Amino acid sequence: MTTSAWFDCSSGAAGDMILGALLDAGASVAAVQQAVDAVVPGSVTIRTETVKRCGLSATKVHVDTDPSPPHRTWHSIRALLTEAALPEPVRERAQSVFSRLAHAEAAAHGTAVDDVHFHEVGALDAIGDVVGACMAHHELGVSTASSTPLALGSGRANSAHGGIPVPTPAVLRLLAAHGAPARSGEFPFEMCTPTGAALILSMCSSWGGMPPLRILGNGMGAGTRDLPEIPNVVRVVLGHPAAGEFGTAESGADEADTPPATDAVVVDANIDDLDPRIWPHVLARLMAVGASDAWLTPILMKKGRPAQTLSVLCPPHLLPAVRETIVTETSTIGTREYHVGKRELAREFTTVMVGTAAVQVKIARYRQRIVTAQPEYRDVVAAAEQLGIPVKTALARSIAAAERMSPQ
Ligand SMILES: O=C([S-])c1cc(C(=O)S)c[n+]([C@@H]2O[C@H](COP(=O)(O)O)[C@@H](O)[C@H]2O)c1
Ligand code: NI
Repeated sequence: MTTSAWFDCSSGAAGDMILGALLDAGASVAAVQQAVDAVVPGSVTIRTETVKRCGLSATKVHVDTDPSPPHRTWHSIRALLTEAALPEPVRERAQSVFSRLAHAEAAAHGTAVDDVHFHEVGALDAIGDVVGACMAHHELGVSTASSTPLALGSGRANSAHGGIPVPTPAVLRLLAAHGAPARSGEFPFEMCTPTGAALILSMCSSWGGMPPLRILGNGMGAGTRDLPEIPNVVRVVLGHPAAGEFGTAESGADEADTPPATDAVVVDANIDDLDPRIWPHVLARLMAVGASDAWLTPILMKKGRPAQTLSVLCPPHLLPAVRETIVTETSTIGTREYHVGKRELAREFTTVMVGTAAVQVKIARYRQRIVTAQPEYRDVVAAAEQLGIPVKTALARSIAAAERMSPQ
C-alpha cells in the first residue's frame, strides 16, 4: 500500500533537519551511512543526537566531514553519483536535488551550470545531507509527499561572499522554478537553506496542511538553534492516503491513487537538416542535462520533406539548459514550448533475487492494484552477466519473481 509523507516546514527547512526528521521517523543511520559511503567512501560520518527543541524531543543530525575536502563542481558530483552503487531511485533523486541547486546557484551568480562550485552550498556536508535524506526517504518507502508552504526567514545570512539577503537568491530561484508557495515566517534569520528547499521540492508534489492519512509514524528533525517561541524542527508525518475513507473533496479514487499533476514543459522543434547519425547523441545530451524524456517523431514537413519532430519533457527549472542543448546540438533556430500537467502513478521499489543476483523492480499501482512491475534493465543485464544466462531469460525470471512477491 502507498506510503505518503507530509512535511511540516513551518519553522523552515535545512538538509540536516530533513534527514533528522526521516531518521527520527524510523529510517536507519546504517543505511544512510552506507549510501553516503557509496558516493564519497570514508569521508563523511553521520551521527545522531537526541535533543530538545522548545521542550520537545527531536533528532539532531551531525555530518562530520574531512576537514579540507576538495571543492567540487556539479559536473564532478554528477559523476560521483552516476558511478556510486546506490538504489536507482536514490541516485535519481540525489541527482535531481543537486541539479536544482546547480541551476539555482548558476542563475543567481550568472555562471555556467556545470562549473558551479559546491563549497558552502555543497561539498561533503551537502552530499551527506542530500544522499542521506534521499536514502532515508527510499528506505521508508515514501511514494508521495506534500509539504506546508516553506517558512524562509528574513534579514541577512553569511556566505563566502559576505552577507547575503534572506530569503537567499538561490532559495528564491529554486522556489520560482516550481511556483512553490512560501512565506517569510516569524524570524529575522535564514530559516530555509538552499539544500533544504531543493530536497523538499524534489520530494513533494503538492502543498498545504496535512492531507487525510492513516497515520503510521512521525519524526522531528532538529535545527541548530533552540528558539524559545517555536520548536525549530522539520516534522514529517507518515501514513497511508485515506481520502476515500473520510469522504473529503479529494475522495475521487483517481485523486487518492495518483499524486496531483506537477508542472512540466514540453519543448518541440521540427528538424529536416540534421545528419541522422547525430540524433542518438542529441537525445543522450538532453537526458544528461536532466530532461524527464526526449524523443523523435518522424513527420512529413512543408515542401514534402521527411523530417523529425524533437520533443523534450522537462521540469520548468531546466528549460534554459534544454533550450541551450537543442539550439547548440541541432540545426534548429527555434523551439515551441508549452506547459503541461505531468501526472504519474506513485512508484514503489522492491528487490527480487534472480539466482544469486539482486534485481530492483519498479512497481506502480492504480486504485491499490499493481498495474505494472518493471525490473531495472541495468540490474537485469548485470544479473545476466553474473549468472551467464541470456538477458531475455534474466528479464523473464525477474518479472516472474516480482509477480510472486507482489501478487495482485
Ligand atoms: O556561497 C554561496 S555562493 C552561497 C550562495 C547562496 C545563494 O543563495 S546564491 C547561499 N549561500 C548560503 O550558504 C549556506 C549553506 O547552504 P546549504 O544549502 O548548503 O545548507 C546557507 O546559509 C546559504 O544561504 C551561499
Ligand atoms: Ni550562491
